Amino acid sequence: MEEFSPTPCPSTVTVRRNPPRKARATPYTTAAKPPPSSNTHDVPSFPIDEILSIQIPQPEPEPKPSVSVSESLKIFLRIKPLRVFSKATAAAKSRPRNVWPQNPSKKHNVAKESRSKKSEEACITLNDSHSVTLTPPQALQELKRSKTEVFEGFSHVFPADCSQSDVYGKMVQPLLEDFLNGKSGMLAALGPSGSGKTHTVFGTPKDPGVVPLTLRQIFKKRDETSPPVSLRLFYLSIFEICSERGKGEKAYDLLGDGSSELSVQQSTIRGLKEVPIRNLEEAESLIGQAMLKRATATTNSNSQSSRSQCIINIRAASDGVSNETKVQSADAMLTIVDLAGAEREKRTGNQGERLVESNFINNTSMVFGQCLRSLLEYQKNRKKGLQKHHQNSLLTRYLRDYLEGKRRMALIITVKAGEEDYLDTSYLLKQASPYMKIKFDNTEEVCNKRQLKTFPRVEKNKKMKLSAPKTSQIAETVAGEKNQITQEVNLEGKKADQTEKSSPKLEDNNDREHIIMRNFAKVVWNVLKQYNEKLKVAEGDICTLKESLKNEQLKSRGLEAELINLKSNLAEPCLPEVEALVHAKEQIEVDTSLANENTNVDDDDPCDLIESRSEVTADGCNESPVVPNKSLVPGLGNEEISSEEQKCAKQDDPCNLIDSTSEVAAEGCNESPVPNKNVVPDLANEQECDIQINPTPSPEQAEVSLINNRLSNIQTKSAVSRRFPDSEKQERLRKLLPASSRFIAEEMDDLEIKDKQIEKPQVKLAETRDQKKSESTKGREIEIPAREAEPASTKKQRNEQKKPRRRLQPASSVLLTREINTLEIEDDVAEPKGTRGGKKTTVTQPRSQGSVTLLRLLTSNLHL
Ligand SMILES: Nc1ncnc2c1ncn2[C@@H]1O[C@H](COP(=O)(O)OP(=O)(O)OP(=O)(O)O)[C@@H](O)[C@H]1O
Repeated sequence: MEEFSPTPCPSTVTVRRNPPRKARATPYTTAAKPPPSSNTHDVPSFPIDEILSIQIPQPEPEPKPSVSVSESLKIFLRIKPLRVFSKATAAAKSRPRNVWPQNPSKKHNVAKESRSKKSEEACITLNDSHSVTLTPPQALQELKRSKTEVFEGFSHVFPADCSQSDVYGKMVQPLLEDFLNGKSGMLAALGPSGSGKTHTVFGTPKDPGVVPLTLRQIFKKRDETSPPVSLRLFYLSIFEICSERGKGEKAYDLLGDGSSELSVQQSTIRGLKEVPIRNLEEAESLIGQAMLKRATATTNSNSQSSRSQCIINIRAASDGVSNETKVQSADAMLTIVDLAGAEREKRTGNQGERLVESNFINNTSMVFGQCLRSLLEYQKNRKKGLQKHHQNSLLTRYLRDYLEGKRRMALIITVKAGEEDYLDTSYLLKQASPYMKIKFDNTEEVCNKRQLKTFPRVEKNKKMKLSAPKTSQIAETVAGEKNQITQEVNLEGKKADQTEKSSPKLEDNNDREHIIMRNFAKVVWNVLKQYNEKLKVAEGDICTLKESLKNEQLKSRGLEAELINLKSNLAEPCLPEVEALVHAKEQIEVDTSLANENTNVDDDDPCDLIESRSEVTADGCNESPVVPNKSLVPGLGNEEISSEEQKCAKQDDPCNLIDSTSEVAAEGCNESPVPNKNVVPDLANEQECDIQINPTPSPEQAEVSLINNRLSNIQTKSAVSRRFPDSEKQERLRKLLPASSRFIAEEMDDLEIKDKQIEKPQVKLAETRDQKKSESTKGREIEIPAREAEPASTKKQRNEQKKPRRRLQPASSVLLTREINTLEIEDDVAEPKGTRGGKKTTVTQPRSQGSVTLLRLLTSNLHL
């Protein structure tokens, strides 16, 4: 606008706030315009065509890391040559098939096929090392039932003219490297019957297969390397799984001796022989042995068709540290499986047993395929969960870890290239090609651990001793895990509410919980079983205890009966002895009365009395079956002493004898008012003795008390003392006496002290009597000396004699003694003089004049 102003004003500055807006000129308009100057021709045109025509070199695709390659399932394809001329096939063709009876229609078909083979062409052609093209036969193409297909993605395709070494190098070598580094792996051969699986796996002695080549390589590498690899031990085990007349599966050890049947429990095969292999010769020998043992049969498809699934295990014992990883390595297992080939009935013409085998083989192949398919589907969509197809056959149970994608494996598919094999080959390739997408989790470490645990784990479960604490621990663990799972499930549930309702993790947790609960149920079942067994054992123990109790009861009854018999025996012999004691007492009384009557008779020889007395004492002591306690028996003890004394008295002074006699009597009274039980003699014998009663009351009392003691003791002693010696008697008495009797004996022991206390007044009385006697006899120069007056020789002899153990009387005997003592005094006064009955007088012997005189003298003194 200002451009059109008439007069600019330089002194002023004008600020244009809104500059004029003009549309830009288009290139076309610009180009149309004439160039402003001639220099425009110098600018070169943009070489766009040149730029577009330049070939940009494409960068080489980076090789995939080996880890990713190794993580996918490797599938190799091997094409069997169209024509294989071997002695075996020639023989098979020349002679009739041993599959009998043959289906005539099948036979006809086979004949047709054999004729068409002459003009056969290959249905499969190799595109490259990873792909093949499968062309259907002309007949099928015309029917438009099938079309040419390309199968690609194989790890490697082995053409028909490849060698066994090629197969080994491409397929087995990487597995072997991993195996020697402590990684387990599995290689399985799949394919229709007669396609060359066994040929690939085992080969022939001239053309060895994978297994022999692997073993060769193992020993070659071992020899090349330095320790510790060279010192590593390898073990070989081979077994086969076959059908049992179509009913079940059985496993047989192909390296075992004798009965080679193996025990199969779930996925565990027990008793499998694992042979250490130290060199190649040993290994090849074992392979040959296994091949000979393997079940084979001739079919229309194969002259030596395998009828079983064969599994070869090579185990490398851990040498401690892995060379590469420098980490503690575990045992590694290389497993090679030669599956029996799937068969079509139409082609094989199998019948009878062969047909049953064929069904088993096809079934196993089908289950194997199902496992791989379900693994693939699971990896595609983990929400579905992994189907448990592996449970349907022993082989898949055994290879469970591989078929669940937890360990690396490789497959080699062998196919026949003939036109007539198109259907089999097509089916197999269609089935197997998707497996290439199967991935393996990179859990080699875990797999190794699991591998080690796989078999021992089952062993542990079987051998585990479940006790109550362990069970509780398991229960706690399970409960803990369950809580944890519940928490996880809850958390996942919350997350799922926000994102999606179900997640793979949740399903995993559910699976885990299911597994835990199942295992827990198993454990509980085992515990219950064990408790049941323990219960049975306890019941057996109870039975034996009951029997022993019955026996003991019978014994106790027998003992009771014996005791009763002994009691009865004990009671019977007491009666005559009691009678004897009573008679003895009566005799003494009679003698006493006689003595009283004859007080006026003068004695000529007092020594006779002493002699007779000594006789009595001696006889009494000698005749006693019980060892007498001479030192304690008043009047009766120490017959030697008394006899010596008496002899001395005869020689020296009769008065001394009297003194000594009275002293002995007094001593007896002082020492033991209750005589010892052991001193009791046989009164029946004693009764026969001529008992001379000393008119002096002390000896008389002593004798009476002695008899009383005998009377009281005889109840418990008589029966025993007659049968057994002293020591035995005492023991027997202790054993045989009932508890009540023992109690009485104990009571008697207690009473001993009491009795002594009770008898003390009597002793004192006796002493006073002695004093009186001494006073009374003073006038007649008769002294009754005290105990101190006893001769030293007598004391010595007494001390030298062993004092037997004292026995006590029961309380009843003490009371009886007292009663008799009281009666004695009364009898002295009141009883009529003379003999009571003629019985006892018969045993008395005529007294001498001296004794009668002495009695009178003493009696008169006593009554004074
Ligand atoms: N690649 C090959 N080169 C030479 N001979 C072969 C090849 N593959 C297989 N054969 C021969 O074909 C015959 C049958 O092969 P093989 O026994 O290995 O088949 P298969 O798949 O194991 O059959 P099946 O499943 O019935 O046991 C054998 O005599 C074997 O030597």
